[in-house]
Amino acid sequence: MAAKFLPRFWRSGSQAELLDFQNNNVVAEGKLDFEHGTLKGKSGRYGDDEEDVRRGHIEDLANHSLLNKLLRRTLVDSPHNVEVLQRDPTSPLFSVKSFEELHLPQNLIAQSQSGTGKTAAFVLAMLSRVDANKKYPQCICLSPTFELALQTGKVVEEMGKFCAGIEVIYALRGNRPGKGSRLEAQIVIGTPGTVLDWCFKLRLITVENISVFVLDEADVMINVQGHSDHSVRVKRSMPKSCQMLLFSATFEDSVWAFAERIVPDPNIIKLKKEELTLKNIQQFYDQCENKEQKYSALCNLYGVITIAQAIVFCQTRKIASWLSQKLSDDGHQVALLSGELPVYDRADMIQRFREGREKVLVTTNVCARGIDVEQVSIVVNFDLPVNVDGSVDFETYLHRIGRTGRFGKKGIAVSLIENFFVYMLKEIEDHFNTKITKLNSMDMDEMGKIWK
Ligand SMILES: Nc1ncnc2c1ncn2[C@@H]1O[C@H](COP(=O)(O)OP(=O)(O)OP(=O)(O)O)[C@@H](O)[C@H]1O
Repeated sequence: MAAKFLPRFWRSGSQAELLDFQNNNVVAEGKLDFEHGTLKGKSGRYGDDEEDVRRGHIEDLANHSLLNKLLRRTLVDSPHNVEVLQRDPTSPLFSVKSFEELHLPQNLIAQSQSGTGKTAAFVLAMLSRVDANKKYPQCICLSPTFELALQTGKVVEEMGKFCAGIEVIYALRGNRPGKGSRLEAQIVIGTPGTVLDWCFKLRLITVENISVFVLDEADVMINVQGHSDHSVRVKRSMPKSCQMLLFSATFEDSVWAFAERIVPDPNIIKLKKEELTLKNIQQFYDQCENKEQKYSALCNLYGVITIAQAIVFCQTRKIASWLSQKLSDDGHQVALLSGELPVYDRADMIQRFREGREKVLVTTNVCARGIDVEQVSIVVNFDLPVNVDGSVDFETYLHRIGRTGRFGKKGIAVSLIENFFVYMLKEIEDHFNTKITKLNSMDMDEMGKIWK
């Protein structure tokens, strides 16, 4: 019998249900064995013959014992939905089926919504251009943060397993090769300042040998003064034939114009503003009197948000540290990640969060971009992101909410907002032509409904 079952949702910790999605019935429920990827369940509601099928399917899951696969399936409506979207050329998740269709060797400035797989696109381009027999750096990818560089490097390592002889090295603070050493890795991933040092101060990288240069989160790399100087200096020394790839979910107009100036004959993939927000991320706000009321609202949300994993964004390190301390004092389990932590502690914290050992991460904009943790089902803006002049930082808002709803999964973004700043929500709605729905976090029934 060909029955189809899939794990339905992640209730708390390791609880899961197995759903017969043809008949919309729960056929088994139980505890997920993290190590083997199996569901140690109570018996289901079906008769004996289906019992066998169910067992068969659970064994099948065990054969694919990657926890990630289970998580991916539990967080989307159905994996089938994503497959359908991947075949739809109008969907941001559209995937081509052949290498030729990827047009890998072109210069490109590309914009695509958060969580739609930009990393795989530029990693493939780098891997396709490397000559594995030549043992020196041939591709450089610049990332704005230490954490993002590590994450991208892991993608290169994973995808690179299929290309014998290709290695990656991390040009990051604290990872300095010894004096006189020669780099054999062909792909260098790092932050701009360190890559610059490796190119011009330490002469570890011969810039003339670089055939692909990637700027991930290109808009912030161009916009942040130091980053842009470093990136432009590295780029200037590269051969004319070097392929340039600039990727981001957001490009302000001025940044876009600059990008077009520095990339020769670029192919351009540009989105309209109203295409930037994803339908799979529902946006809400709760209006509060003051910081204390925002804190109460967050505590009420907390009961809901620990179901999966959550990121809470604050505007400053000071507020993030106050908030995480207050939550801990009140008995909640939260982790703090802000720029004042040493980079290796930050990387360690992201790893704990990625592995599900931390459920709620309180952080600043240091985590707003690129970080990909697929189990994140809710993002909370404890403060809305603002520029130094106090205006709304639309780009950061978009990147922050994009930490949930990765690759077609469902996500929720809640902004807690003091009365005086409610006008900012209207600005965000107008800017992205999107809807941010009011909710009342004091009403647990309403919250429960939203979650479902
Ligand atoms: N073709 C694919 N099929 C299934 N999953 C994919 C595919 N391509 C990428 N993914 C997954 O989608 C998730 C998001 O990808 P990625 O981090 O590259 O997004 P992004 O577009 O760079 O997002 P951001 O703008 O937030 O940096 C990752 O977990 C990745 O493994």
